[in-house]
Amino acid sequence: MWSHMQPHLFHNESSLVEQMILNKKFALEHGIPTDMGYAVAPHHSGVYPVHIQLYEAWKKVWNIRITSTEEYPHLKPARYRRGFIHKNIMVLPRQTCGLFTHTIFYKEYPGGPKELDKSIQGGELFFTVVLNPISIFMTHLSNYGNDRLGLYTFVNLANFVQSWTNLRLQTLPPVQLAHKYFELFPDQKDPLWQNPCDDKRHRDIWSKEKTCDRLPKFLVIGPQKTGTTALYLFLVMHPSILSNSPSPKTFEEVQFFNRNNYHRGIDWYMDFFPVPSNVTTDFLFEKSANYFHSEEAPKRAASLVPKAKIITILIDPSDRAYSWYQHQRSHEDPAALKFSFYEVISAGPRASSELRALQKRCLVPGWYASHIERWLIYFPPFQLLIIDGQQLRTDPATVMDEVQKFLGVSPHYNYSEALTFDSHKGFWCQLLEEGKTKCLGKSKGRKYPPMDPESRVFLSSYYRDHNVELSKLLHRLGQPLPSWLRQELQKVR
Ligand SMILES: Nc1ncnc2c1ncn2[C@@H]1O[C@H](COP(=O)(O)OS(=O)(=O)O)[C@@H](OP(=O)(O)O)[C@H]1O
Repeated sequence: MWSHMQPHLFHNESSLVEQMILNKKFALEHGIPTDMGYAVAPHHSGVYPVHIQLYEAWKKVWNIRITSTEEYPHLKPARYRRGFIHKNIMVLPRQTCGLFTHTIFYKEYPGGPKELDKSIQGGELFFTVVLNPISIFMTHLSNYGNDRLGLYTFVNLANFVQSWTNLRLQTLPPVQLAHKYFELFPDQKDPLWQNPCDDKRHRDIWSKEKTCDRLPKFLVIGPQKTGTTALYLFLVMHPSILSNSPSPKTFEEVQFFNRNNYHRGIDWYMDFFPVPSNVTTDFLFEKSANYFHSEEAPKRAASLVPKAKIITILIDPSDRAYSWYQHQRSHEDPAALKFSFYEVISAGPRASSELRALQKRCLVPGWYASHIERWLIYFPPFQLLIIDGQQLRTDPATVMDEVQKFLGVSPHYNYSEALTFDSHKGFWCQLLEEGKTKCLGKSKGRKYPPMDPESRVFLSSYYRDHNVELSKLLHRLGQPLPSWLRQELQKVR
């Protein structure tokens, strides 16, 4: 669209904008239409892997709403090519038609003209149209001059398809076509980011000023209220382990894989991590306690950081639910202030939507087996560590030894010397110089009355089947059962 320059070579968005403005001026002066809403980047550069500067510049100068690429998720196999929407730009999958960048003469077609005719008459091009409800091709202008191979190919292809199939062929302008595409394939709207360095073709069009190693080596996925912040504090004490920088909104948690932050793209995510060459270690990690029960997080995480190790912490789901309810009350959640814990957990289908919503958020993360099974669809068991949260609370040094072994991090850090039990806080804390301690803030290890017996009985029964499933899963994984789970299972007998 602007000469044949590759946008990923422009780190600076404003220099990209400048170039595009020059092009636009040229187009306007020569009466070339500028309101197509559609553009193609040279060599797919900047479209996928996403170079965010291109998306922004395209929108500013050309009001681009549609583009296409052959690179998402990969060039091959062609039948797996998908579309996605990013920053309101719809990216459609493009097919290959066999006519290349330079002018091609019929007689000089690679392998001889028969190859092109074969492809049209029942070969690859024919099947591309037959197998894809929507096919998008790109040919170069030079193939409409000289031998006019562009015209030759598509006119013959359309004739052949119409003679030999019952398909009705139709064309649509780009914007309508894109809407039609995502109407047919709504599940493709959400992108699935991958590591840009895992595929050579992607790496070649990834900005040299960006790296691929500002990504976590492991994730602490939650669930909430199981001791994830304590684990976070202990991990960052390790000389070889580094966390992300804090988020202004969600503090130490980035919350990238579970919700809408994911749509900000991987540049946004990577900005939370140091460039490994500027720091002494590349053992980066992130903890976001909502990843555990998220429908999307396992798939998204496996796509971007497939080798990452995953750490989860489990406590009795009834205690977790109660701690979460107390957390909501202290954050002045109106529904949690209005209803008692028992009212929240026992609300029936006719309860108000406010109460039902709170109930769901309170109880669903405790369906441990279902959530872990979802992570295991995407990550092999040896990449997953399940920590007993009760043990983390009472004997953190032993747990941290297990964590270090699992991560394979060195040097070994002696937590029995670095942690101390703070009787005032009632929890284990970091031991500082001169016997001082650094404990977690007031919001971790809150003071609240014990759970009422009625709620305890209700939750024990509510989580019974989930706990049985968890015991089977842990057995399958060859993992010991935490003591709370053994106690709960005894109630079943
Ligand atoms: N060492 C240490 N210090 C403080 N708190 C500790 C510690 N170890 C475990 N716990 C338990 O952690 C509970 C909070 O869990 P999370 O940090 O996962 O909560 S959050 O989801 O990040 O809000 C918190 O829950 P509450 O007691 O309900 O506040 C604690 O019981």
